[in-house]
Amino acid sequence: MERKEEVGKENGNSEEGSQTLRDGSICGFESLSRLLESSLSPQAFKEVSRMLIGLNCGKALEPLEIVETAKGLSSQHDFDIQAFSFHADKELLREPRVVRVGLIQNSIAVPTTVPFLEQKKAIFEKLKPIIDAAGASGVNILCLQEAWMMPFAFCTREKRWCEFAEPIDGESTQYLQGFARKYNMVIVSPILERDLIHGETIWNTAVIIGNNGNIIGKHRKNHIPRVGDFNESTYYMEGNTGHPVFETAYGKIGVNICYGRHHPLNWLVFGLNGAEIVFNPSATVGELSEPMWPIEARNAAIANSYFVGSINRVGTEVFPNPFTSGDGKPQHADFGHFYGSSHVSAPDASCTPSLSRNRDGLLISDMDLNLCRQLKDKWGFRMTARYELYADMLSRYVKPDFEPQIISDPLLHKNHL
Ligand SMILES: NC(=O)NCCC(=O)O
Repeated sequence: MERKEEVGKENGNSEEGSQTLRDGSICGFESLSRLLESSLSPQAFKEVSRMLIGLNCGKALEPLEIVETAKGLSSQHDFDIQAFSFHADKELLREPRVVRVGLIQNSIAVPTTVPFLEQKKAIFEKLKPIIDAAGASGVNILCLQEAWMMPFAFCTREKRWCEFAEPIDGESTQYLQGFARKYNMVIVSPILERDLIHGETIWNTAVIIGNNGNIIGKHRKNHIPRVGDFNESTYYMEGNTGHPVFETAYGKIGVNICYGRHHPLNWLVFGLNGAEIVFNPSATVGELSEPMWPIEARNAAIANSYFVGSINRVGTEVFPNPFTSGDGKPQHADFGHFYGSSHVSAPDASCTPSLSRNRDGLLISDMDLNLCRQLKDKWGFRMTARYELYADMLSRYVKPDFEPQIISDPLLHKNHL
């Protein structure tokens, strides 16, 4: 398929067996799925796919026809485009509730050294054809990546990047409101927020734009990383918006921003509030989190009987000044490679193949939301959850006098002569 003949240097990852190239591909392929498809016989690929990405209603996930306009935009602007359809079983008392969801991943558009305004404008322009492709494809709900309107500069700890922060109704929201109106589309827009009412406080926030271009609400990132180069706590605090679920024209949605995906309770509470789709707009790099990436989202979709849309940035963003993060590594000027690989996970444990690891992309998925209740009825996770046990445990755990429930082997404390 699209294997690159030129095998470049490895991506600074010295682990034995790593074939990840400097260009962000996997052994010259854009994604694991494409590597496998090209390397295996059709029968073996089918079997491997069944085990790796599961079956939806007993069948391999169905690809969706991509409209010519969207195909044209993807080849003209060089972005990956893939489309799939998640079915649910036919019900006798309910009509199917099919919603078309789009996820966009992208690299920044110009180097981080150019003036901020130009950087922002270039990202806006870069996204336009991808959003247009989503609109031409009839996408109902579109989600962009974490802090899509800026480079992910939080590794640097330099405060000048705060200039990118905008109020909820700032220029990034206004830009997307036009697309929301034009395409009758709900848009989830994760931005760096500046809260003008509360002393110019900065937050990592997802703005929910309704299909009429109105602002439905916002959610602020609950869990802030303090790992590796993710020095985000230098810029903003833990969110204060709880776990809102937004009832939109197309379904009930929640947003679990990036690092929140490592916290099962965060996923849980969006589910308890009734989410049918939870988006996970992210910015994360291969060396840190790639083995976790496909597992956590999929597990959340299964455990909470909802769909998860996972989105990650693409590419390597190099900053003007080198930095360190107190982890013993030599100073460096980039985070590493943001590995894209956006995908959708369903409550029945099926999931789409991932978008490209090294190119911009649009992933379109039809989801019959009836699947959520069907999986609740089948597995009964809500009914068997025993929340009262955990409510009791947690309420004791958060108290200073908490004592863990440990029963020691009495022989451990006997003196052996
Ligand atoms: N943006 C962000 O929260 N990244 C943290 C790294 C990770 O969770 O993989």
